[in-house]
Amino acid sequence: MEEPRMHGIFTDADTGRLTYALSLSDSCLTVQRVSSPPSQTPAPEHLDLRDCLGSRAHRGEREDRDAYYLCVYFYPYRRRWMAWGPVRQRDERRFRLVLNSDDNNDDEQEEEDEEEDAKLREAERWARAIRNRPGNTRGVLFSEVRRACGVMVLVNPQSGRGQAMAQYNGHVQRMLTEADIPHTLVITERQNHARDLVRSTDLSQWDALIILSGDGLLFEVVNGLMERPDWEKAIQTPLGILPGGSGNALAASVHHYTRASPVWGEDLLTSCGFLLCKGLVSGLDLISVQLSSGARLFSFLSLAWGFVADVDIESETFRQIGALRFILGTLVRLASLRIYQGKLAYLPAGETDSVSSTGENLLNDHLMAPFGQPVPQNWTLVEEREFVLVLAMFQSHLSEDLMAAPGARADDGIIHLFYLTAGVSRATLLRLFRAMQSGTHLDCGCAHLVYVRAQAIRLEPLSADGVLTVDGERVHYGPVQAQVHRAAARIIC
Ligand SMILES: Nc1ncnc2c1ncn2[C@@H]1O[C@H](COP(=O)(O)OP(=O)(O)OP(=O)(O)O)[C@@H](O)[C@H]1O
Repeated sequence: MEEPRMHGIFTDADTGRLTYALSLSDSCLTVQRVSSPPSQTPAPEHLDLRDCLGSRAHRGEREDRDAYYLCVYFYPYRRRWMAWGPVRQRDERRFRLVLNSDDNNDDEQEEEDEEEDAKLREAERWARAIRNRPGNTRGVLFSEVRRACGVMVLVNPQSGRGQAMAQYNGHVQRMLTEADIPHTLVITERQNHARDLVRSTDLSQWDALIILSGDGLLFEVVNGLMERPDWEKAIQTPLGILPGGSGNALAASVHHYTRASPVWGEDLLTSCGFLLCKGLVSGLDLISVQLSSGARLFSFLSLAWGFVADVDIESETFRQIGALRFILGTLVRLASLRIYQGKLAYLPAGETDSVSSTGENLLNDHLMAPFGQPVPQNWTLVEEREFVLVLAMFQSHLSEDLMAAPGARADDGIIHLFYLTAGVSRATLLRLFRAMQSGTHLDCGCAHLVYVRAQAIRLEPLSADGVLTVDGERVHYGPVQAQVHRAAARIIC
């Protein structure tokens, strides 16, 4: 058992009738109800400080101005009815400070002032000690890598079912305040607003850029940062994602990397908000995507052709039903299943050293040959030419409830390439998508489904028309190739 660093006597905040002895160690806040007779004393409660977002001290209002309070904000995992597993739930603890005054001061007013000062100092000392406990986190904090000047929160009010602003007002603003993270809200007004903004903003003003939207807005932000003359520095700005869209694939991936049970909707928002406020920064792979139009994009999520790309784009008309849009879109597309002709090649992972991409490396797609030239000799050519889908995953999730690459990590430096060859039945395809909800599609024993780990891929569609998506956004249709740049960006996760 750890030695407590602080002890104090408080009462409950509402009635002041219950007395509590609080003790604070490096890892836990212990709350012991003090009652008489002592035989009726309940067991102490040990509140794990790893679940604590923040703490603040404040004075009571109006007739309660003599009182000083300590508020501590916890988000522990708790079981909830109908949930798959435990989910993070807010648990605010408020205590009223009890301080014994010494009564040897003759001047009453002076005595009162001193006592109030002492109470405030004591409440603030507790709040500070909880906030700044040693070993608060392991790893790099975004406030440590940059100046502590606050974060920009970009919200797309049109994303998903148009609920992002309500999510900001209902949850995000409160969590950032509880964690004492100053922030500025930017509501995007149009497509490419965020892209233009991050291309020109003074990034030294921001500790991190937070995106409360779908993956499309983060795609804009990443590409906007990469279009800056100072892209090498700009892309090091920590990025945060909060699920406000309909797919929310990166948010679901970030949650999955914590190894917690899967969550959706508001529970996913709370989980991602918690991780964001904790502020641990990790590398995020960026995938350089070259299109036949000559354009070069930077992707963090997926590249899709065939069934998945068609569903993604066609289901946009069902945006109002949120994540269910993909299920409905899948059923619609199953009814008119198509075969897509094309050539696929890839460079298997491990063929060359996967270097961390900082500085010069990022500009250099050294693994790929120019379009028009054959792929390098160490690449593998896929024999089949008829596909139902080709899906390159860079994170674990394709959407909130589709875990396409369960083994993927934010900075594993790997393209998780899946392809499904022609001949698969509708029933099997449906079974694969159902299994993908729990990430078990590779265990279905489907001979048409192939999974390889790659560093680079090239796809040359031969069918005249079709859809190609990068991070869920439709891009120019035609030959495409991509190479991973390990941990080229940074994500708070
Ligand atoms: N105010 C706005 N009005 C219209 N479109 C916007 C606005 N702000 C951003 N956009 C565009 O909306 C597109 C979709 O946004 P986003 O991906 O964030 O939401 P989504 O498509 O609902 O979510 P998901 O990608 O998870 O399915 C983006 O391409 C973005 O450029």
